[in-house]
Amino acid sequence: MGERPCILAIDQGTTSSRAIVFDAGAAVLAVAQTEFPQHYPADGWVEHDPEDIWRSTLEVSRQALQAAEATGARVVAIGVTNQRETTLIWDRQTGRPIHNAIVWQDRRTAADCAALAADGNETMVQARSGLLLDPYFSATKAAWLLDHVSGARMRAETGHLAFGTVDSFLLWRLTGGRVHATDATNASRTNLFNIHTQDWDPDLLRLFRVPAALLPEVKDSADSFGQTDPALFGRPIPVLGLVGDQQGATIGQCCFEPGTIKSTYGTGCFVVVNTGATPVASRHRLLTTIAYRIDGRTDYALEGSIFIAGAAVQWLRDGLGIVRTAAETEALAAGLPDNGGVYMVPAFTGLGAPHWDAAARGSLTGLTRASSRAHLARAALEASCYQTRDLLAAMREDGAVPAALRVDGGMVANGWMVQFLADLLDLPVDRPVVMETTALGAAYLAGRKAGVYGDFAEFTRVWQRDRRFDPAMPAATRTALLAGWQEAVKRTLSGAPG
Ligand SMILES: Nc1ncnc2c1ncn2[C@@H]1O[C@H](COP(=O)(O)OP(=O)(O)O)[C@@H](O)[C@H]1O
Ligand SMILES: O=P(O)(O)OC[C@H](O)CO
Repeated sequence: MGERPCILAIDQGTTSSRAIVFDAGAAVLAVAQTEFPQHYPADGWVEHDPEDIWRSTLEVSRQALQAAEATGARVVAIGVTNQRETTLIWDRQTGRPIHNAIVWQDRRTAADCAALAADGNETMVQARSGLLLDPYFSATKAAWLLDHVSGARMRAETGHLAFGTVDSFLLWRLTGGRVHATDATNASRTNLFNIHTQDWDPDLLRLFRVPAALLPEVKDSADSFGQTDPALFGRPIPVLGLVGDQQGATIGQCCFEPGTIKSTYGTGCFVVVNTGATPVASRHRLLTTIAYRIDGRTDYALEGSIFIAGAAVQWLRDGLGIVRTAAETEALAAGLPDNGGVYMVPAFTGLGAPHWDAAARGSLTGLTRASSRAHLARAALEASCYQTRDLLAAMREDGAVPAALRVDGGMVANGWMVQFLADLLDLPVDRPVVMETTALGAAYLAGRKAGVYGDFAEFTRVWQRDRRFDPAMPAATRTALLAGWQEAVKRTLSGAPG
């Protein structure tokens, strides 16, 4: 056909929907992005309107596709990557969701999780799903919907309703309601999927009271997920990749070898280390998760999830109004000789790994009359680094031996933060040229299935480093900073059973 084949990657994130078209050399041809509203109906609750998710996704996909094709390229396949765990249930007949999506950050099921843990279920849940009993994951959110939307449980049991994470919901809409499927990475974030047998687990379904009739088919991450409804893009386009966004970034950062590790700094921060064909059970409450499943082969990962990273910077901007832009925090932090003893523990929605304290709430400590907005900005940036350091310490004790950390996400535009991260970790930190690694991972999966990209080795040759940040901080400074952080965390923990 004479046109250059390219791949449309849809990246449906927590605060925005993005669409990026990559060419056969993995270069970006077109980008479109739009934010959508967040809903906070009660303390600790976070919801998205599913129609906002869908409309924003369709709009950016059309924009990016048209912009890329105007240059003579042709989109031959679509890969989807998404905010994970966020839970939707919709009517199979009408396609209409029965409620807003319950977002991964939402804590409304904390008491349900605590009750299940008190009944001694956590060991079984952890052994089979690789996850913990925490409201972060989808199962208790799905049960909440079935229990609180009138008639939902009955309609679920009779097969009238469908459950899905955001990938499934988008796939359903993209295919005009014809395909109800997910991939193994997204399934591995639900608490319902047995990561060893690679199937929905009947005992977990019973425990969480989720009927099997609700569930999507689980496929490889690079697979045939059906064709888009021709009305959407003017012609049918095959969907050939689905992957959770942190696993997408793991692929986009080419972390294919055991021990390779990436950390993504967006709203939250997610550190993922590839453990190869072996699922590693953490002794430090890290998550055992699926990195990707390709050609029926599963590679696993250990993951540490921090709920608030860039969101702390957003809070400085939108909540406190002490910076106009997120980028301003870089000069503010760099302008101080030290942190002045000020620490922020951004437990706005509880603390994730390795503490898993859903009841903890944020703190600012060490304030004096000399503390300024620069100290708050610096404390917000430092917090992401200390939390990463805590995760890496846990991963090392679980056997990971990282040689360098690959970083991405909106926050790593901040050079001061990345240097502080390298200093604190005492590890080289690599920032790639293509920062859209999440979307690139989804594009790789779809492009590999379409024959546009080759195997891991070939794709790895495409990855390019923008800059390496080498550690330069004296050990004594690092030790003192870490002691200050640990003291601040101790004061923040709720003391509730984790
Ligand atoms: N220069 C910067 N310094 C610090 N934080 C930043 C900077 N630029 C963006 N951020 C933060 O990064 C986040 C956006 O990153 P992004 O990867 O788009 O997030 P997500 O995919 O979770 O929506 C925001 O929370 C924002 O506050
Ligand atoms: O949308 P992001 O980039 O904040 O990622 C959200 C994660 O997938 C939640 O597990």
